[in-house]
Amino acid sequence: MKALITGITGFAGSHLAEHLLAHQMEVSGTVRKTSSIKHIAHLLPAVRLYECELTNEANVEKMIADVKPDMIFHLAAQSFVPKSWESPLETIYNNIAGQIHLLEAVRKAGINCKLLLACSSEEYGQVETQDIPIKETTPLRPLNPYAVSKITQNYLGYQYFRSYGMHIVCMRTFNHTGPRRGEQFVTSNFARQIVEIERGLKPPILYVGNLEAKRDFTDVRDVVRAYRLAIEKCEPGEVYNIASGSSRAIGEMLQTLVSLSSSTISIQEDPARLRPADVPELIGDYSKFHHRTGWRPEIPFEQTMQDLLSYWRAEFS
Ligand SMILES: Nc1nc2c(ncn2[C@@H]2O[C@H](COP(=O)(O)OP(=O)(O)O[C@H]3O[C@H](CO)[C@@H](O)[C@H](O)[C@@H]3O)[C@@H](O)[C@H]2O)c(=O)[nH]1
Repeated sequence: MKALITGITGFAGSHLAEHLLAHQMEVSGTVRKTSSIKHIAHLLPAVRLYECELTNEANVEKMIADVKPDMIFHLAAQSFVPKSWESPLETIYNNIAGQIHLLEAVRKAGINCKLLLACSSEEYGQVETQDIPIKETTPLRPLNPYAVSKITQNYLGYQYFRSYGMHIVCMRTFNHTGPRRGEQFVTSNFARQIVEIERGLKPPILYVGNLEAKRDFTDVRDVVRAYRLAIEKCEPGEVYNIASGSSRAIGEMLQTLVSLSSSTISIQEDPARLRPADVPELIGDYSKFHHRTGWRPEIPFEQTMQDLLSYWRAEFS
C-alpha cells in the first residue's frame, strides 16, 4: 500500500512515517523548499520525499499523478493558534487552498485513494459545561481563525464525500505531544525552558501564559496509531474525536514537568503569551472512534512528559 503524508517533516508527520513503515507500507511525503528534514532524516531513503507547495495547484496535481497514493494523510497546516491571530488570512489561505488543491488533484486523477484529514478539537471552541466530555455532535463555536480554517477543512471533506463519493474521514484530534513537538507549543516550550535552565543557558525563571486553561493531552505515538486505524476502518464522510478522555490544567502539566527536573525553577507570567481568547477547557469523548476501531490511548501522560524532556536534553547535549 502506498501512503502519502502531507507535512511528513513535521511533528505528527514524522511519527506517522515511522509507524507506517513499521506496518510495511510504502511511504512518501511532501516537503516545502524551506522545510527542515531533521525529524525524518533517519528514515531516508525508506521514505520518498516530493518537493511540493500545497498552495501551488500545478505542483499538487503533478505530485498526485506521480505518486498515485492508495491513501493520503493530510497533516500539513499552519497549526499554531496565536499565529492565526497575527495573520488570519495566511492561516485560512494556507489551510484551505492546500486542502482544495489536494482534493481536486485526487478527484481529477480519478484514483482510488482514501484520505484522512487532520482537523482539530479547536473547532469546538467555546464549550458549555453540559457538553463536557465533548462528542462529535457538540456545536462548533470557534474562538480563533485557526479553528475556523479547521472547520472549513472538515466541511470540505464532507462536501467532497457527498458530491463525489470520495473516501474521506475527518479526525478532530485533541492536543497531542511527545518527542519532536514544535517549541512554540506549550508542552515543548516549557520542557525546553527547563532544559535550558538545567544546562545553565538561561536564568532559572520559566515564562508562562495562561495556566488555567485545561487541555486533553494524548501522546503523539498513540495519535498516529489512531490515524492508521482510522484510514483502514472508519466510515467515510464521518468525523471522529481522538482524545484521552481527561483534561489537565496547563499549570498541572507544568508541575509534572518541573517535578521531573532537579533544578530549582521559579515561574513568571509573560503577558505576551496571553491570548485574546483561550478555549477554557477541552475534554474529548473518543467512544465513537473506540467502537469503530478498538483504539484507546496507551502511553501514560507522565511517560510522555518524561520522553519530551529526554528529547530536549538530547537536543542540548
Ligand atoms: N503555546 C503556549 N501556550 C501556553 C503558554 N502558557 C500557557 N499556554 C496555554 O496552553 C494551552 C495550549 O497551547 P498550545 O500548546 O499552543 O496548543 P493549543 O492552542 O491548545 O492548540 C494545539 O492543540 C490543538 C488541538 O486542540 C491543535 O489543533 C493545534 O494545532 C495545537 O496543536 C493554551 O490554553 C495556551 O493559552 C505558553 O507559554 N505557550
